[in-house]
Amino acid sequence: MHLDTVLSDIADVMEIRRNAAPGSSYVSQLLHEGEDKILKKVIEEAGEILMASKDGNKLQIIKEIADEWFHTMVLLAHHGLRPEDVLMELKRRQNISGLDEKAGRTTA
Ligand SMILES: N=c1c2ncn([C@@H]3O[C@H](COP(=O)(O)OP(=O)(O)OP(=O)(O)O)[C@@H](O)[C@H]3O)c2ncn1[C@@H]1O[C@H](COP(=O)(O)O)[C@@H](O)[C@H]1O
Repeated sequence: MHLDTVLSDIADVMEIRRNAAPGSSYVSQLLHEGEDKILKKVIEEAGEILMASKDGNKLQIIKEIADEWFHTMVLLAHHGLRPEDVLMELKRRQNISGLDEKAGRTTA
């Protein structure tokens, strides 16, 4: 597996898991449990990232961010979205300064 295909390869597995029996794997279990359970995991992992960062534990920071990326990918799968959709949004933003973008925002 090449690093540049890791996210799409995992997303491909998630699509297969969607049609598998609920208890047959962690991803199929989460997808069957539904949005509230997936969102709970996303929030839980954010707290674990915070603790790893405050501890200054670099290995733990990497592991917790991997857990968060993974669970946000399950959320994308729940909505029929793909990591490529997020990568395209980041690509679109690539040459736009965050400060310029913010200054150009119109108030609703
Ligand atoms: N990348 C991951 C991945 N990262 C983390 N996890 C699982 O995410 C779970 C969450 O960790 P927690 O410590 O919060 O687990 P927990 O306390 O048991 O969770 P809860 O019971 O509280 O919900 C653990 O069971 C981890 O094993 C992952 N499970 C799967 N993947 C990928 O998804 C693919 C499909 O997985 P399965 O559907 O399980 O085969 C795998 O081949 C991997 O590529």
